[in-house]
Amino acid sequence: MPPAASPAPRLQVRHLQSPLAGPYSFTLAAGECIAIAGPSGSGKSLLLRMLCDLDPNTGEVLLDGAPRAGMSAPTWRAQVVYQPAEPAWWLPTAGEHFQPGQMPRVRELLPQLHLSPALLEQDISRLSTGERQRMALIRSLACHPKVLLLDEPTAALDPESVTATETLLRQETGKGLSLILVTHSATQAHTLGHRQLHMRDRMLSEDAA
Ligand SMILES: Nc1ncnc2c1ncn2[C@@H]1O[C@H](COP(=O)(O)OP(=O)(O)OP(=O)(O)O)[C@@H](O)[C@H]1O
Repeated sequence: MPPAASPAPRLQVRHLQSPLAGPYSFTLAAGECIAIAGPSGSGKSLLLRMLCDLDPNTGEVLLDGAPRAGMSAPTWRAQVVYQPAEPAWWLPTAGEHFQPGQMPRVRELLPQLHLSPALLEQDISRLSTGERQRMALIRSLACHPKVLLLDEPTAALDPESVTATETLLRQETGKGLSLILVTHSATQAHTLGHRQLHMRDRMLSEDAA
């Protein structure tokens, strides 16, 4: 019997570029976390936006071996979820952003991030910045993504909430979620990242900061 073919990486990025940034080529395995650090303005968010296909780009991105080019944007973005540093809310309350079928997952995640279920019913503008940031992570995870692109998900959080968020993210990668995490925290990059990449002048390298 020939050995079983190894599965395709969760994400394959080949020569991804735009007039503003790149080219970038790397792979991300299932359950792997790549942490990306780098100075402000170096191009980290541009990379995440290209991966999610929000900005015009060329090159190739494959998910479990399937080219992004063969999928509709909604199909791609349901599996490769991008959470910007300042997530948008378009309905009056956080709860209205969830589908009924997502609620069991939401109710499971809320206590893990030290959030009261009552916050689902409050006007979103009355939530603190840190509460909104944690609620945004719940919104991202409730979509059951295969790949989550997180842009500074703990920037507004106190140390306890940072720990809770990191614990949750480690739990999710342990269950197979693949993560690209942009963070300014070297500690977080080493705590969560299986690999640490560095962005400088819109160039990505494996070497340490
Ligand atoms: N649509 C655009 N057109 C032109 N320049 C842009 C555009 N979007 C971003 N830039 C510029 O590209 C550079 C990289 O931006 P990016 O948002 O990726 O930085 P970043 O590394 O995520 O920074 P930060 O850590 O501050 O979030 C910045 O100088 C930014 O002003």
